[in-house]
Amino acid sequence: NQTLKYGAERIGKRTDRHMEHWRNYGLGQFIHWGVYAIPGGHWKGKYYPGAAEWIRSWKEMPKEAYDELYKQFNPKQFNAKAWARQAKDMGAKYVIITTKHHDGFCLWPSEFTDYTIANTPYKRDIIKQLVEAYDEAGVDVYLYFSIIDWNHPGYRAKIETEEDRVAYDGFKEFTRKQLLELLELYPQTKGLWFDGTWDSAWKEQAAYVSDLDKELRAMIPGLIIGSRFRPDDFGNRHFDANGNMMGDYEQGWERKMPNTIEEVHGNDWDCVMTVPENQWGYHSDWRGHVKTSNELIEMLVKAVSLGGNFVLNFGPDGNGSIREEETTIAAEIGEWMNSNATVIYNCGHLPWEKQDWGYYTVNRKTNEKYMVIFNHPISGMYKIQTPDKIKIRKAYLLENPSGELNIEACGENKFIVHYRSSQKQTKPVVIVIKTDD
Ligand SMILES: C#C[C@@H]1N[C@@H](C)[C@@H](O)[C@H]1O
Repeated sequence: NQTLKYGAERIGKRTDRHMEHWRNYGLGQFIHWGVYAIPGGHWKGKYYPGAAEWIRSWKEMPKEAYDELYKQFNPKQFNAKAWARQAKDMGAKYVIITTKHHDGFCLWPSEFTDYTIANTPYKRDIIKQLVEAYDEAGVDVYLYFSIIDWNHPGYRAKIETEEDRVAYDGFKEFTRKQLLELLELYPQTKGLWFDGTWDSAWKEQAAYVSDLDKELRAMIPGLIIGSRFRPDDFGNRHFDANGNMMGDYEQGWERKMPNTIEEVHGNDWDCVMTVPENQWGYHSDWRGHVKTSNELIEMLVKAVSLGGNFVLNFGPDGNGSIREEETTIAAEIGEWMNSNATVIYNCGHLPWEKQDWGYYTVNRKTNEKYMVIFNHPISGMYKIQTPDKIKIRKAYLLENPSGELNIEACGENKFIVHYRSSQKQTKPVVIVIKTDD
């Protein structure tokens, strides 16, 4: 192990009540919204194959044309309360909202740049409306902030000259002032979700970012910041040179998930996921595979079964409307969550052998255990292998607590629950198991 000045703040999980609350969310919503929603993945009739929020980097998109688009931004359909209601009905316990993406456009009236919502035809503070609406709906608010800022003259991907260094020093102060401003303006914020910290320019700023991290945390008690913010002494993010996680949870699972508990290294973590293959901002022409609500529910349950949170992305269009596909997904997930949230909220990893029928989750407070079934064996036999001495006493469908299922004890810690659904199952089924531990 090396002695690091700017490595991991702690070994092991944060144990305070703020982090405990975060750990028990299960399901969150990501909102990616900004000027990029106006072109929606097209320019002059041409289709942009990349992620819509990156369209400014597309060679077919003239930078000066993109940088004028904010003068058209006037989302007449925008209704923060409706978005918050939809998220609440889906079962999301928290939301992560883009304040500023890589293009540098600020959805709040920042005093440190003119490239903000205040200078659009819409004028009003989007972040304020969203923070208040979600907070009022009981959905905790987290703010996404991109360190990359293509609009700011002092931004650099790398520092190569003395001129770069001076410019980047100014950019760092600009970044710091914007972050302090966000926490000052929206103190309801429970955490910051940083992105765009992979540039070498940023990764060389361990000392500066360490001080900024402390300054931000001092502003809001319990503030939660993931592993994608600070670089260590050698420019490592997420895990320092000694392999210890930096920040309060691992923020590396973007459009991907761990498969085993070993891959999460005993840390808290979140998985952020898109409905299409790779669109965060609004793209009017989703191509490739668009995930169904069943696929997304399985990802949610898998995340919780491995001790993480699952954050599903929504990309509203340039008028401020949530698109139909996302509205349908939110409703279908919400319908399942209505009768099955018990296996998500306050639940985590049960260290029993993974079986083919699906995933276990366990309630961290009650120790109640759940089998969430995605694959029904044609045998009607659901195998359980428990750790030593743990016996299964009882099993029943969450939706029918009085109908006990037949349990066959098959020797050393192996049990078979017999269940054959009477009707065609189109959604995951939950079996509650009672043990004598
Ligand atoms: C790459 C990249 C960014 N990280 C995701 C969370 C989106 O913001 C995407 O643009």
